[in-house]
Amino acid sequence: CVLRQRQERTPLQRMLDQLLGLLEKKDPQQFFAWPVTDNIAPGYSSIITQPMDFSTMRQKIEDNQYDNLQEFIGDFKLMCTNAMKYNHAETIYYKASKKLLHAGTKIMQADKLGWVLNLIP
Ligand SMILES: COc1ccc(OC)c(-c2cc(C(C)=O)n3cccnc23)c1
Repeated sequence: CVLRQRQERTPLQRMLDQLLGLLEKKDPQQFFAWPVTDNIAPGYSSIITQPMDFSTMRQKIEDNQYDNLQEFIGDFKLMCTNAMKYNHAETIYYKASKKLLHAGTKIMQADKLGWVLNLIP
């Protein structure tokens, strides 16, 4: 068998990994941990054209698909806005996504990112 060469992780990958861990902690019910399926959310795939969730974001980090922090933040916001589009305002999912978006934006604000950016040599 061909041993998969263990890819060296770039500083950006290590930084995004840290950020993802912080964001996932803001979703204790794990509503955003995995892709939303049509079985648990009727008609989801016809309403949400660009689904996103934390597991997909993690895979994209592993596959080095983020070229910068802005692309990562874009997927995080997409994940949250999808939930606000599909779910009505009074649902637990809408409320959880709004809370997650605020908490995540605060974590990723440039001024607060000093410590994370220091990880990049
Ligand atoms: C009730 O337990 C779970 C477990 C996993 C979920 O999504 C991965 C969800 C879930 C997550 C969502 C979202 C994020 O819109 N959702 C919408 C409607 C119905 N269920 C969900 C709920």
